[in-house]
Amino acid sequence: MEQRLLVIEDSKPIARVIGQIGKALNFQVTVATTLAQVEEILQGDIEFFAATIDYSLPDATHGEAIDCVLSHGIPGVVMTGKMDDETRQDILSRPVIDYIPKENSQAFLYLKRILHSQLNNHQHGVLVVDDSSAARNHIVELLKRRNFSVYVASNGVKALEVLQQQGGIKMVITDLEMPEMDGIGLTNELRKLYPRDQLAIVGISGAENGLHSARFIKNGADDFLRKPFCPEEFYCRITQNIENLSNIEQIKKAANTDFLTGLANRRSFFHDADIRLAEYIKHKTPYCLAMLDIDLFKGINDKYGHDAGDHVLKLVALYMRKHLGKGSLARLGGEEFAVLLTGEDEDQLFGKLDDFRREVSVAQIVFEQQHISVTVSLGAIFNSNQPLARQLHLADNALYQAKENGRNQIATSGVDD
Ligand SMILES: Nc1nc2c(ncn2[C@@H]2O[C@H](COP(=O)(O)OP(=O)(O)OP(=O)(O)O)[C@@H](O)[C@H]2O)c(=O)[nH]1
Repeated sequence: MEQRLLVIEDSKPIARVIGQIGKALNFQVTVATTLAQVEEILQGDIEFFAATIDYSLPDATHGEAIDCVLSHGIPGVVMTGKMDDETRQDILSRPVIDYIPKENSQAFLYLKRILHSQLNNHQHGVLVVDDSSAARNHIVELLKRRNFSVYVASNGVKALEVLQQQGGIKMVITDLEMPEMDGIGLTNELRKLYPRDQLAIVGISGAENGLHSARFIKNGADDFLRKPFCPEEFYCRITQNIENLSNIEQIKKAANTDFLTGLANRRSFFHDADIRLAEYIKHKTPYCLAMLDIDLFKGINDKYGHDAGDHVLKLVALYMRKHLGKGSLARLGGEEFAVLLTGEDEDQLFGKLDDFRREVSVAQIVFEQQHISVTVSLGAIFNSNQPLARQLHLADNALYQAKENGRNQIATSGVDD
């Protein structure tokens, strides 16, 4: 569902830029140029996900619009042309998401980052570990303003318990001095269990000793904050660390995915299939491994063009998802695909492969007004105890046999174990 963004801004060009940012993030945008308009809009029953609030409006020169928006329970980002200390203090005395000085174009890029993370932060769990409930509550309040899913623990031992029970925790913010297990001990334990690309750790300490930051980082923490910290620094560091994790996740996904079809690539299939195969063999789960190949695909490229060939590859992947979607599916390269699939028994598994083959053979593929027919051949092996590489070799031999026998069919390999 489209979320709504309220843009409060009296400068039309700036309102337009913010509006475009909102639309790029799929927000439905409503613009107000005065406090009076804001009050009128908020009297209605429209629900806003967030608002961007110009600090100074013609009829509200001292941030009165901020109070109006917050009093309706709408999270707000303040945009301000003034950046003196008094204005900053005035803004930060209210529980806003953030404030952004409208100094240059960076301000709008930063706003986009803030709104994007505000939409997505609920997916990121953050565990706050501190024995002082006041310090803990302060951090929890700051994180909740940014929509994070927040968990708490009062020492290292309890933190480890929470992490075991709750999935989705991406970051631990831990104080140094705590009973039972302190922040350094906790960081140490966490790094034995969670690598840096899965969990970020931020150490916090109010102690004067400047060596604590280095101690935290040498023990595996990613960052450090000295108490008392200002909200700006806190948010910058938290956002940066969460963004780092998200970037690593995206890189990993790209490295494991075939860009054209969105299926797993060769590397990812080998890794995943190896693990699954061991489980199937151990538990005697009925399964099959199949290699499949589009028939005479070179001819499709030659006759209809490379783009048409790409379209066919994507459609074959789509039919694989439809019929074989519960298994591991991959494009191994070119027009060659692989499937590792579990089922009730050999007959049922063969039936699934054959339903897929048949649907491809009757599909009406249209690309730029050209009608394309395509078939696939498969080589399959069932319930083998052989290692993955050997099974792939046998399935490939069977595939060769299917081609030799006239294509558009499945050939099966005998189990040689
Ligand atoms: N459009 C497109 N073509 C590709 C891609 N990757 C490989 N190909 C083409 O796939 C074709 C594979 O052809 P061949 O290996 O000769 O096999 P075939 O024509 O399918 O014949 P058989 O396998 O014997 O049925 C080659 O023409 C490659 O250029 C791709 O990503 N997109």
